[in-house]
Amino acid sequence: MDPSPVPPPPPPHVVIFPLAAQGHVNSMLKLAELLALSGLHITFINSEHIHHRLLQHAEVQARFDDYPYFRFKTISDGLPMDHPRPGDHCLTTFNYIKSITKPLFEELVDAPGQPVTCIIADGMFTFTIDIARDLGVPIIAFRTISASSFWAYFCIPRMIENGDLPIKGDEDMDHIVTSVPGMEDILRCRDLPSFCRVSDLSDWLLQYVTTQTLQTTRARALILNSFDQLEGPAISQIRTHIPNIYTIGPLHSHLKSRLSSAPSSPPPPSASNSLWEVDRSCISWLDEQPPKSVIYVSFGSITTLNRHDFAEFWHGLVNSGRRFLWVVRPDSLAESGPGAVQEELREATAERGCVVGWAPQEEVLQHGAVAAFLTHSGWNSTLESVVAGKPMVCWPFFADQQVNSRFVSRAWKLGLDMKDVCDRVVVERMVNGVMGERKEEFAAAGAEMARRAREAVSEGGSSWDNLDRLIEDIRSMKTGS
Ligand SMILES: O=c1ccn([C@@H]2O[C@H](COP(=O)(O)OP(=O)(O)O[C@H]3O[C@H](CO)[C@@H](O)[C@H](O)[C@H]3O)[C@@H](O)[C@H]2O)c(=O)[nH]1
Ligand SMILES: C[C@H]1CC[C@@H]2C(C(=O)O)=CO[C@@H](O)[C@@H]21
Repeated sequence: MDPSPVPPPPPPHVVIFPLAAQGHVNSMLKLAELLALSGLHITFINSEHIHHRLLQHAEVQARFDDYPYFRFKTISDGLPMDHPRPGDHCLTTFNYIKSITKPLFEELVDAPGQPVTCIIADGMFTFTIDIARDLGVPIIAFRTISASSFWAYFCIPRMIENGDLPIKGDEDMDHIVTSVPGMEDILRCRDLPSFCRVSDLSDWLLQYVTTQTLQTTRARALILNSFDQLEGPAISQIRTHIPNIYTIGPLHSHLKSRLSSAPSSPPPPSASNSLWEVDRSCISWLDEQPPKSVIYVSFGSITTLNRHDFAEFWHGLVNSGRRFLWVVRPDSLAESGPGAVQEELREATAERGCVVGWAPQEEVLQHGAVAAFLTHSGWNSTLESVVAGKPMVCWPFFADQQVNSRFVSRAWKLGLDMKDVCDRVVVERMVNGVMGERKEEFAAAGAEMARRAREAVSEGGSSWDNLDRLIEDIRSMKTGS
């Protein structure tokens, strides 16, 4: 008699845990799908609140049901479900890590039945490194910002030692920062992460992000949503402290590349991981506009505008004479109340503008009618623009965005930086700069960087190979019992 066949071993089990914010959940879901596509068993942990919104607006359940070994699990972010979370509420969730998130996460990872092979946790959640060590599970940090921003955060202690920090005042903002190796001719004080703009160096947020960044060295490796041809110098600098780095981005483009090269699969549509209801009417509107005639305006998921800034952008866009598609989230305005709006603004907007609460951004940026992007320089938005080859006008709001916008304008020459200025004349000038006088120059630089991004995520490209290496490394890890 034949011996009964031995069942194949279960696939390695990876637990993925993002910080509860759109920009983090978005890129970590793309990574999760890439790993699920290669047959790994994935448990993706969301806060209850984020998961509820994803189910409402992004059909994630149906999409991930296609992967037999994919599960979502949820844990509390410390706030009641009906709490009116402001855009930047993820900052408040740091207060509940010790008392709520940490014990819940530990319970989940240590649950009997499905032993965990590896944890991939947000680089802002380094408390998970202690848990992983206690449980004997390998842990990889995924920091969802650019390598350049990560390196700038990493050098904050040096900046303090060198006297670059604290910033001495407004007159010091254009002072060149010399203590960030590899960026000596790039960063001014105004280009440092916004958390550096404090006079008291014991400021809790500055301390918190710095500590999280330095603690990453305790993880087994670091994943970055970037590619070597874009951020080679910063990646090399980080590697001197964290030898094992997987640069596997741009993840949205990498996912498309892998999905379309999977056997018998049709070309993939852009899957949404949106926490807001996507208004597709803007695509029909774009379809009606001439090629390369529209400036797309969006400030991501956290930025809020006060009445002054909102009015300056509106006037600047209208005065530029260009067509515009503007995302104004329902929670975009920091101050309530209508404010007086001039009739000319309303008329001009009806004639050549389109305003929506949330757009299918990846698709918008790829649309032939879109010429340029007025952005807050969040890292996902920046990469989506790079892949689409669209020049940017950058208006960074907070965190890593100050660094990203500097790299876009100064190092990569993919756009203009209007950092720290919100004035209708500047908006008008910069929009016309990228869409008019300097459009050829930006088109050439943008096309070349888009080509390099495509190459990185194609078979044999650097990000493609790095993802293969990550998957092999996970497969070689021993799953405990
Ligand atoms: O109408 C919209 C507006 C945005 N998006 C998407 O939302 C994401 C926004 O991400 P990002 O551009 O990174 O901005 P934030 O939401 O502000 O992201 C936070 O997380 C990022 C990753 O850590 C950081 O780089 C940012 O500074 C931080 O604010 C992108 O994928 C966009 O495509 C849409 O789909 N539709
Ligand atoms: C909540 C913000 C604090 C820092 C985080 C971040 C990062 O440095 O990883 C980027 O943008 C924000 O979402 C996070």
